Amino acid sequence: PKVLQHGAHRVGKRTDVEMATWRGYGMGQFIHWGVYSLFGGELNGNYYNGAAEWIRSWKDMPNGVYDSAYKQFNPSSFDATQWAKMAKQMGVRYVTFTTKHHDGFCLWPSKYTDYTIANSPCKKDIVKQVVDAYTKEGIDVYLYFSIMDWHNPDWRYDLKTKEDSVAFERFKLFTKKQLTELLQQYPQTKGLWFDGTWDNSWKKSGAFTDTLEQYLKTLHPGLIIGSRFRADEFGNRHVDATGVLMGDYEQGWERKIPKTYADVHGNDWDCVMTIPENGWGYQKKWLGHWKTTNEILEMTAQCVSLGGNFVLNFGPKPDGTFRPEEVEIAKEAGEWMKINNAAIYNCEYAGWEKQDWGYYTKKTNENKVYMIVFNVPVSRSLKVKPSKNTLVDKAYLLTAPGKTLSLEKLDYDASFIQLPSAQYKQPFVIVLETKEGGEKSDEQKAKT
Ligand SMILES: C[C@@H]1N[C@@H](c2nc3ccccc3[nH]2)[C@H](O)[C@@H]1O
Repeated sequence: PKVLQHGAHRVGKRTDVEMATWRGYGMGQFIHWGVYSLFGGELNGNYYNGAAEWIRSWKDMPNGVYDSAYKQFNPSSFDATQWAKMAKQMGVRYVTFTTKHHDGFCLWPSKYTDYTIANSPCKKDIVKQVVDAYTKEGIDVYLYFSIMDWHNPDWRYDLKTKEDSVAFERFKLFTKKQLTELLQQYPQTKGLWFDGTWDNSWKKSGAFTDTLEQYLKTLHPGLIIGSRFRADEFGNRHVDATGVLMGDYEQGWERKIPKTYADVHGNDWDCVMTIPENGWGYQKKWLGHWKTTNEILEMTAQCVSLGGNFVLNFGPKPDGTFRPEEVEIAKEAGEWMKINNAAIYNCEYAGWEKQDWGYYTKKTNENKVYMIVFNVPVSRSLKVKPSKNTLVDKAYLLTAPGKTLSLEKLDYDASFIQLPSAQYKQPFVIVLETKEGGEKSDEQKAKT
């Protein structure tokens, strides 16, 4: 069988320290900010019923109105340090920030197009200020970059004619130059978050995406790039023709969370999520349901319990401030994380049978399993069934390590933890100190 030339070049997870850091983040922040934020999903009193950052594509958006709007981009209250401090208080450990969304507007003074912040009233290098401020707060920065660029006349959705291919060659060079610029200007960047790579033009550029990814990683050793970037020579994305993930982690979990561990196929992964049902850029009207802090904490626990990270999106207003609902969520989530982050940071899939009360996470390289409890049963008895060859040595509330909880043994491999009678108004964490023992796992038996 032919060997795939431009498929994955690694099978399985990356084993380097940069990826181990990424794996342990637990919680991240996404920020979508740009010209689209000026509209907030609305024009002349009518609301665009799609994601607000897509408003340029709205049939009711007259040509030119969007493309001249950048002349009004002047965020008088933008303060990257305030953003970074809010993120720090929330407890996020990485941020992904939009340098250029599908509309092509660059939030850094790119040398390769005039459609940038340098030609807006703002003039500040927004990307630099965000990278510097978050790095100073100890939050790792990843740069979002949309390959699809509606403003660049050389962008093509498909390559049907010779002219298409000639134009797209120029476009690919432009893309390489902008990415080089971003990595050279903002070297603190830990990774690139690619988007807008689903069209045929990109799917037909598999060899180029392979070469470009290798070039970027040579330029910036340790760089982390997800599976949404590459295509193989047959146009496959995320997973190549032999079924191997292309990229350092599975980047397909957008507004959805895997149901079971089997769904993640042993890959690293993170989920990026909106607070409203959809919409990443600022929206004047949040249509439909807005997630509560408890929902967001449960999604975070769910992701970490399945070996991933949870990334929550914020859409700053045109003036550079956040809407009150987002500020409140960051504050409330941060209060919970301040007390309970041991169960989120540097934790992984525990491999124990899921129970109704909530989620297990396991501290990497330690004999500690955490129970993140969202649903206290009326019996107050929490069932615990460790994985094979693992015993629970001791159990206690994370907030009361001195008060051991009683474990009532059930059948051979399960126990009940009897909760003290109290009002449980917040999700809470129980620590299980574990040790080897009990029923030998099949492989252990085989070894003896
Ligand atoms: C992280 C998210 N990805 C972009 C996007 N565009 C899409 C078009 C079709 C289906 C899904 C999409 N996600 C959204 O605009 C946002 O940036």
